[in-house]
Amino acid sequence: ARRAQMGGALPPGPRPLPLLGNLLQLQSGRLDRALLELSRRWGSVFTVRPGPRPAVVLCGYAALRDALVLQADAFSGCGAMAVFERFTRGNGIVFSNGPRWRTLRNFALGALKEFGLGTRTIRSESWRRRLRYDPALLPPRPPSGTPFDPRRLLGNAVSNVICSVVFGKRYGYGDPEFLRLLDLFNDNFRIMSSRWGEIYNIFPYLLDWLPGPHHRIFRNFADLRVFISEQIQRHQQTRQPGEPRDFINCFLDQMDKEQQDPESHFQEETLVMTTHNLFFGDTETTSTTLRYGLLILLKYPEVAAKVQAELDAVVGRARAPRLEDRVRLPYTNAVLHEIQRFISVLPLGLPRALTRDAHLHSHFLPKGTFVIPLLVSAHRDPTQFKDPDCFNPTNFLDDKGEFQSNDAFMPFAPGRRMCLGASLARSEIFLFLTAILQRFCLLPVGNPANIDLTPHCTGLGNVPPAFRLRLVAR
Ligand code: HEM
Repeated sequence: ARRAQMGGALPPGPRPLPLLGNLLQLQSGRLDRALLELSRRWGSVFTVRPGPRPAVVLCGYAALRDALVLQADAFSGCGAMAVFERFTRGNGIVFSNGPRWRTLRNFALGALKEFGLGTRTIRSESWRRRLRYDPALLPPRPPSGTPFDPRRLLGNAVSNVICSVVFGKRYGYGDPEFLRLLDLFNDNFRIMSSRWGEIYNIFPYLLDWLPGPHHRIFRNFADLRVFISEQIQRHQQTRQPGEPRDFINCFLDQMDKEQQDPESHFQEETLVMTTHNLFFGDTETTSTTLRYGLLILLKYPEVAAKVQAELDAVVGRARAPRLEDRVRLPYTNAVLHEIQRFISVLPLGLPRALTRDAHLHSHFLPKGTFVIPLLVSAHRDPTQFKDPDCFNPTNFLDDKGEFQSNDAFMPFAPGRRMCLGASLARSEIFLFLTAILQRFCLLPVGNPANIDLTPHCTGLGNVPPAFRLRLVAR
């Protein structure tokens, strides 16, 4: 671990400057592009120093597979992210390791299932009822054809799904408490997507002293902690022990059960962090995917029209699309995969740390090595996709027009730490986008040819440029 900290034995990479490391090479332009560019010179496994701590970058499908899938155990540790460190202190699911991580991950997966999220389909009637469209909770719909920015609406819709699982309630779209919550998540995601230096271990011990927007992240975290703690208190006052109706109640029940166990992982602070993980994991990633998806469909109206024709033929317009329909909608399925591939919403995944020594492509990587899995590099790998650099649904279609899966599709990262909400996210993306396309024509404001799909900023996430669109009932 010490050798990894020092970077002595790590794979070669660009020469670092004293103190600044490779900061200057990485800071210019988009971070994901800068790393892809470096891999042309240094290969699929190389070391960069975005500060004093070195990071080994895994680039291309083969390196990602050989590490995260074929050596899943060794690569299953989580890597520290400076801005999160002081908030989470290694607690919750995303930033814990070892027995605590395994216990919390299994518990959360079990609880999500309990509240109706089977791996294949949303089965239980209680869950269906929760998700059911409730007109009372919707804002007045913008008059047909009026341009509007879909960010808030999509954020509200997505977040209400995880709200019903975790808090057991949905919020009205105009609810100020809800809007404030979403703004905190959105603000943090945006800052982390433009100021990646603070995340990737640039002088973590100096963050308190350095000026910059990361102080806003800390303030937002503090507000989120208050919000979540209040929700937990409300649950404590109103719950019926043994009869959980949401994730927080399940967790509180488990805390009761393990009260006498000094080693128990079920503590209130852990509940706060785990709740935060589920929200942060869900809200920004999924709503950004939907928003980016709409922008892409505005640019390529012929693709949207083909999805609508398939939906009309297979589902019709009398009922909303259901998850079971997915297998009969190969083109739609290909488009949704292509959206996720093309945007790579978390282009660098989340950093990992080696749980033991490993060998990768003739390099020795000591235990503790900090690893950046460059997920976007699998999505842009020309050995895996026919047309890697363009938005092209045939990347997921065979010659007969049938859906063709691809192991290099990894927006949720592969391996032991794979996104815990992948199944939920895929369901949401399918249900929201198909429901919108079934009912509305998407119209751009201006000429579709002028729509620029380049992310507004790139760091932890790829954030699309702000845009407005018009919806007209079909
Ligand atoms: C389009 C939507 C989503 C994308 C692209 C996405 C992507 C990811 C990625 C790349 C990771 C990192 C895995 C790794 O460590 O290598 C992750 C982890 C995680 N995600 Fe998601 N995610 C999405 C939606 C969700 C949802 C809906 C939830 C909540 C139910 C969620 C909860 C989590 C959690 C808790 C982890 C940490 C897993 C662990 O460390 O064991 N995510 N996600």
